Amino acid sequence: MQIYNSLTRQKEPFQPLNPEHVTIYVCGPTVYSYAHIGNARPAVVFDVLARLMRVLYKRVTFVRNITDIDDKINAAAAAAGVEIGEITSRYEQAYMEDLAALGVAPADRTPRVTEHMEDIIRAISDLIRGGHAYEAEGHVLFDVNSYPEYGRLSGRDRREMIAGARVEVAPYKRDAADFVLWKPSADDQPGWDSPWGRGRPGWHIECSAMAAAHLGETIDIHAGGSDLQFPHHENEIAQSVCWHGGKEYARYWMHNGLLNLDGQKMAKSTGNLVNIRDVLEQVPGEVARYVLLSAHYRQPLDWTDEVLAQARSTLDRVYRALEGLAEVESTDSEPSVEFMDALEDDLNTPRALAEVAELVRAANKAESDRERGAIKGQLLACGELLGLFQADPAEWFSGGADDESAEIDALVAQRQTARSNKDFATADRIRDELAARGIVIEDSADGVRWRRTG
Ligand SMILES: Nc1ncnc2c1ncn2[C@@H]1O[C@H](COP(=O)(O)OP(=O)(O)OP(=O)(O)O)[C@@H](O)[C@H]1O
Ligand SMILES: [Zn+2]
Repeated sequence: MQIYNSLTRQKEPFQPLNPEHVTIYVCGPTVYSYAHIGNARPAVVFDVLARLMRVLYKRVTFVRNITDIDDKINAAAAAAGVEIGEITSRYEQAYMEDLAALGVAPADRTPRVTEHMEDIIRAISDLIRGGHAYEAEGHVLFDVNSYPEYGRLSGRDRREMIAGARVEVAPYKRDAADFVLWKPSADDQPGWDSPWGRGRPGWHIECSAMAAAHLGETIDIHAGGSDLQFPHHENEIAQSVCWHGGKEYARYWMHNGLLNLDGQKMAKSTGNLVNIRDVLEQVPGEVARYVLLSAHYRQPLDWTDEVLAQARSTLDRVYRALEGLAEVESTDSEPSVEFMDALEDDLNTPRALAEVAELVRAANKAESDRERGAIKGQLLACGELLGLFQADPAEWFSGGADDESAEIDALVAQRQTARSNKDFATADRIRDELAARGIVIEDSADGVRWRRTG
C-alpha cells in the first residue's frame, strides 16, 4: 500500500508500527448543526481506507471522535434557548444517521470530548511540567517556541502563521503563535474543575488526548480535511510530541481535498453549503457516496447537479449489469487485481471505479455462465470495499423504496458497535431514535433483528 503523506509531501510505502494492528484517527465533526456534504467527504473517503485496511491487515482500530465541547456549540445552544447537551446529542444523532445513509460503516470507537476530561487535564498538566506550556490569566497556552519543529506539517514559516486568519492575538500570549490548551469559563458557560480553575479545553488538545487514550502515543494514520492541516493538526503534533517526550505522533498524515460549491469551499461558517439530509431528499445515499469517491481524495471536487446525475446513471449501469447476473451464482469473491492496485495506490478511487466500469463491460459481453459468475463475484467484492453496489438491483430500480431499510440496518449495526464498546449512552440513544420512528429492535439468539410496529 502506498500513501501520500502530507508530512513528507510524498507517496510512501505504508508500514504500520505493529504489522498486525493498524491504528487510524480521523477528526470528527463539531456537533452544533447538521453536517454538510463537504463534511461527508472525509467520512466516506476514510471509510474506504478503513475497509481496505481491514482486508490487508489482521486488525484495525479506527477512531472518529465527536467534538462536543466548542464555543460554536455554546452559541447554538444559547440561540436556541436549550441545554448544550440537547444540541450535541441532537446533532451527533443526526450525523450518525447521515453517515449511515451514506453507507459509512461505524468506527470502532467514537469518543466524545466530554468523556475525556481527565485525559485532557492530565495532558495539559504534563505539558506544563515539561516546560511546554504556561499559565496566563486563567488560560493555559502552548509555548510554540519550546518545539523547534513547529510548522513542519503545514510548511509555514512563523510570519505566515501569525498572519494566518485563525491565530488569535491576545495580550497574555508570550508569542502570537502560542495557542490555547485551557481557558476559563464564565458561570453560564460549561466548565470543568481543573488545577487552573473552572474552565474548558481548547479544540486541539482534545484530539491529542483522545488519540492517545484510544490508540497510544504513536498512531499509524491521522486523517482529516486539508482545512485542518493548519493550525489544528500542526498543533496536535506539537502537543503530542512534547507530551510524549519526543515520540512521533502520527506516522502518516492524510488530508482530503475540499468540496466546493459554486467555486467556494463548502462551509458551515459561511453558509455556502448543502446539508447531507437535503442531498438525501434528492438522491439515494449511494449516489452521493459515488460522487464523493469519483474524484481522487486529495483533489478538490465541485458539488454540482451534473456530477450527481452522472453518478446516478453510472450506478444505474452497474445495477443493470447486476440485474442481468441475478440468476447466476458468484464464483469469485475477490476484487480484481487491477482494482486492488488502484486502491493500494494512495486510495485511487477514480481508477478503481474505472476498473468497475471494465467489469460491467465484461459482464455485458460475457458468453458463459462461468464467466458471468466470476465477474459477478468480482463486482460485488469491489463494491464491498467501496461501500457501493450492495443493494438489490430490483429494489434499486423500483425507486429505492428501501433506502430506509438500509439506513435502519446501518443504525442497528451502529448500536451493536456502541454496545460492544460499552457506549451504552449511544446505544440507548439509537434505540430511542428508532423507537420514535416506530422501529423495535429485538435481540435474539441468532443476532439482532428489527421490525416496524403498527
Ligand atoms: N468543504 C469541505 N470539503 C471537505 N471536507 C471538509 C469540508 N469542510 C469541512 N470538512 C471536513 O469535515 C470534517 C468535520 O469538520 P467540522 O465539523 O469541524 O467542520 P467545521 O469546520 O465546523 O465546518 P466548516 O468548515 O463547514 O465551517 C473535518 O475533517 C473537516 O476537515
Ligand atoms: Zn482533530
